[in-house]
Amino acid sequence: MILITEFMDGASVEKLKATYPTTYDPDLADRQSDIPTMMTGIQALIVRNRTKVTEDLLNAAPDLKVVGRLGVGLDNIDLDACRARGIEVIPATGANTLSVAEYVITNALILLRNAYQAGDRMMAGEWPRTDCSGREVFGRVIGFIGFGAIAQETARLARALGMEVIAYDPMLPADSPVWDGATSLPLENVLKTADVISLHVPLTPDTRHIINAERLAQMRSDAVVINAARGGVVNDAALATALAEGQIAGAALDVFETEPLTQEAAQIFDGLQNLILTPHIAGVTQDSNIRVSAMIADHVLDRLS
Ligand SMILES: O=C(O)[C@H](O)COP(=O)(O)O
Repeated sequence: MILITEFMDGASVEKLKATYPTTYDPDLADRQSDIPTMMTGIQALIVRNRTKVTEDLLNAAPDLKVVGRLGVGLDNIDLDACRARGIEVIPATGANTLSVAEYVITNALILLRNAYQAGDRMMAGEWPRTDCSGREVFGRVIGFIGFGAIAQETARLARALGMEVIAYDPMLPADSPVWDGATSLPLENVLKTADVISLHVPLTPDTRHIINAERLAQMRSDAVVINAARGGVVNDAALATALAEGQIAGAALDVFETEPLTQEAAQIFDGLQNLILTPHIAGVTQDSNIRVSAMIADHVLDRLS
């Protein structure tokens, strides 16, 4: 039996249903405490990022063989507990790479251009041409913190637009071919050089608040920051202060320490200019949903057979 706790493309759900009894309840992640009560007999659990696959949940799942993750971030899954029980965890590696890369490039263009949020002022009768004459990305520097597959794809698009690519990634050897067309630098040098700084690290104890007040202060005053990685990688309160005080010129945030972002938590961003907020959709497009769902359905069927 298969249990799916968050949204998945319909064709892939039907494919699973054709082979195994499958419960598809895309709102189940909002009723987390119900999930353990449903786990007896479940061999495959399919989740996105909101379902917490904890040790307690696994203890209630004696038949579980595989967890399919409709995405790539694994911080909502207790990987050690899965490993200890021989439960395989399958991420949709590669299937949403392009969605995130396009999200980052779009925000780089919008934030540097600084023109697309003029609608309210224009509706109020203003014609703010000077305020809206922003910058081109051509010839400017994009700096990646973490240079895995998603950052590398973003770099490919950035180079096509004439941007220079620099990155900090201590996990990659200096002679790795990924450095063709990108310059490897210490974190501090990326922070002080880049016009656009984009985060591409998982959330771990080492990367938590890797962008904090001290590191924001090292950035150029005309730099913009994009976080489509994980909430908590950036200290959002420090970022809001840096924006308010003009230490940096703009930011796009797709991920937050607590998701969904509550109205109360969002107050730190109230009134800030050149700030784009999106609800954790960098990796989610109609196209990537089809790819991610098909990949996980196929892997889960393969594993169960
Ligand atoms: O980890 C990911 O791939 C992204 O966060 C998207 O995941 P989601 O589809 O679960 O939102």
